[in-house]
Amino acid sequence: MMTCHSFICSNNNNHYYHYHQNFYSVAFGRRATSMAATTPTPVVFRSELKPVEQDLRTALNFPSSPRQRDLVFIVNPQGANGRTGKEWKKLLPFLRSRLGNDYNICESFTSGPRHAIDVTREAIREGADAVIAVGGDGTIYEVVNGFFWDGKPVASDNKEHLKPTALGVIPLGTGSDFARTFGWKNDPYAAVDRLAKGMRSRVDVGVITGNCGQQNYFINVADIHLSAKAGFYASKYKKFGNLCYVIGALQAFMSHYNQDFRIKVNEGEWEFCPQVTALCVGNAKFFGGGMKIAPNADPRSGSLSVVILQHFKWYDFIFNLHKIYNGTHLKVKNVSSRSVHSIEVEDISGRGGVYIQSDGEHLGFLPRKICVLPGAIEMIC
Ligand SMILES: Nc1ncnc2c1ncn2[C@@H]1O[C@H](COP(=O)(O)OP(=O)(O)OP(=O)(O)O)[C@@H](O)[C@H]1O
Repeated sequence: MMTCHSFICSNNNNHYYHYHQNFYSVAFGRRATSMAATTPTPVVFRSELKPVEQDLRTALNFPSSPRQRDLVFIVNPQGANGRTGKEWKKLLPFLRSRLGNDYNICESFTSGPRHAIDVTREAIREGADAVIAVGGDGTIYEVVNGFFWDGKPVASDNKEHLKPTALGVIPLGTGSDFARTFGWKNDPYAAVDRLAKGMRSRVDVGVITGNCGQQNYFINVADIHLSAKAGFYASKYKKFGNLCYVIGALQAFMSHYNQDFRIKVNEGEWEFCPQVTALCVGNAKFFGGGMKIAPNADPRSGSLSVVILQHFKWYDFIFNLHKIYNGTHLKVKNVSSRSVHSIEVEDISGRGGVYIQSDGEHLGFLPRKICVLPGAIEMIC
């Protein structure tokens, strides 16, 4: 069976290792060839010579230096309408010269949605120093979800690795909203410099629990109702860049009804929350390609910032759009904000049709509860 677990590693001697389970594939030979064009010889594609399971053991038992750990770059070649893959190719020589002396550089191109989750888990179990999401918020979201399994953090199989695997980000997406909270632009060279400096900081992660107990993690913003529906439509217009989010919001309004919810904050009493347009839970500040929806959110605060828009009509959205972009909308009538550790949400309208997204990814279930996991992941900042 073709499994999704794979990454290719190289050290400063330009020796490449494919890490993947259960198959060796012509496709990876092709990918590796394109990499070889950017690097001097010798290049050894070990998996073309041996069964991969053997190759995996060999690579793990004989690293180029016992002190060198892996940096695993998970690249979404389709991110930003294909720009991510092109930028990555240009970035690779710089990245190798900047980081190749200290780390084994490993790369994995995602083959489709959710692939990054599996590769991240595999990399953490194999003791990677860091897993770096190369792409947009959807790729970061999948990598973050790979840090967890069955409700618990994934850990290295090698108990000698006391330093946990860190999350890294090379923002190269359409919106790249998570990066904005840190003031980072879609500048991959600046991102490589950050990785080289290697400053780590604990960041919070949000966890959404569904009615059947299913869990989903987010690091940026989870949101319910209109904005989530807008995100769903926006994903069809990515070729228009950041404008896709405004187009998505206008399309979402066409079939939108504000609905009555009830919410419970920090395990308190249920509160009636009438005519909700959108309920957004920010671990970080931005969504929708630069809308500062949760200006008070801080991923290092140990809490989440809940922003609720009520009674909005489409023209209120248009009229206040500039305020949503610059984060001054909290002063607008029918907008409220509060800091929480947990929130439970129920649609009591009986109408249904409520969308939810987690870091821009559409979820097929309504949340029972959304909580913060303070300092759950170490991130390279
Ligand atoms: N090989 C692939 N082919 C198609 N889609 C992919 C592939 N790999 C990953 N994906 C999906 O692409 C989606 C979008 O990727 P990503 O977030 O990196 O870019 P973006 O949408 O342009 O940026 P942003 O989310 O910041 O606006 C992800 O949700 C992911 O599931």
